[in-house]
Amino acid sequence: MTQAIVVEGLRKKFGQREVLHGLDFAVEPGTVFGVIGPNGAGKTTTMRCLLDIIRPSAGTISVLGQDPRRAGTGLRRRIGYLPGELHLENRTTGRRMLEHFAAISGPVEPKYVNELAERLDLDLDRQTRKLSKGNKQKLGLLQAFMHRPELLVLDEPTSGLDPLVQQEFHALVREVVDGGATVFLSSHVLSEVQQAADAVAILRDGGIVTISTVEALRNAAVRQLRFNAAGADANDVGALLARVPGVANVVLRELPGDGAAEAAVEATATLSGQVQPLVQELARLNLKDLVLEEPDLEEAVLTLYTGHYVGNGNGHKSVSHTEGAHHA
Ligand SMILES: Nc1ncnc2c1ncn2[C@@H]1O[C@H](COP(=O)(O)OP(=O)(O)OP(=O)(O)O)[C@@H](O)[C@H]1O
Repeated sequence: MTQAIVVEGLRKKFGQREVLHGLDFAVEPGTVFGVIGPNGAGKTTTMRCLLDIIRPSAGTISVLGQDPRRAGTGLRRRIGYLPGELHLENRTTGRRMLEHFAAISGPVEPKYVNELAERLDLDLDRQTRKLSKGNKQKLGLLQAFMHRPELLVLDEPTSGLDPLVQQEFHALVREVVDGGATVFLSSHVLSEVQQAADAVAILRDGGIVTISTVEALRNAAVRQLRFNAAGADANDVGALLARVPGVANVVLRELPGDGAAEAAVEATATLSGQVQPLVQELARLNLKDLVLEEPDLEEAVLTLYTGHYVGNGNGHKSVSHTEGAHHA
């Protein structure tokens, strides 16, 4: 089946400055592809190239099987676009504005517009310039979805939305994808794409650091480990943990026993990778307590953004900023 988007060797220069350094990626039809990256990474620039709002300096792009530079308005109608910055300062209502967009984007069912407005909890009869940031964002989403496009390109779609509306947005994305549409969305935080995306590309300084499934990111992510082993010796516990692949940042504390409690070793560490080898080793101990936290995907992504992970062993984590470090 033809890929919904294929990007090869995409470069973009503004003047002398290159901000995209040869991106390669493909988006399967009927999936959600999320691009995450810090501010200035090049997410918006990539989207603008896909929509032919700006022209690449080099590379090739195929969107729904066509070259956006040559396809014209026919292709544009098959796409719904939510720009990152919406300028809605007109003295017109949301409804009038949508009518104006509908004239460009093609046929729109008024019933569907009303249904979307209701789901997003948006009053279409208010003047757009008087809308709050979140309500402007809803109007932007509505115009992107209303003509039932085959491809949605959404720049930071949940920005400014309250949690309930974010949930509704995610439900909407699932519905259109189940109906065969493809969604390409960007964010600077993982939580936004984590719920929705099948695949995630991490963009940093105009280059793709990695493309992965959310599941694979989860497996690679760092978890916090904490346990308490009764009657153990700190050196033995240290040696046991050293045998487990992916264990790091081990901190051991001996807790002396008293009349009520046996002497114990309290351990904290981090684990990346498989859980099973850890469980096998821990089974040798007389555990009184064990906590293995959910992997922190936000942390995993930050690590990829910035270099390497540093855990300080007390459950709080920080990331050292290592310029130029890339994880392929
Ligand atoms: N029209 C332009 N002229 C010059 N430089 C630009 C232009 N548009 C973007 N840039 C630069 O290109 C780089 C990438 O910007 P872009 O807006 O694509 O990043 P982004 O990942 O979308 O970030 P944000 O989340 O802040 O929007 C930035 O350094 C930005 O300053």
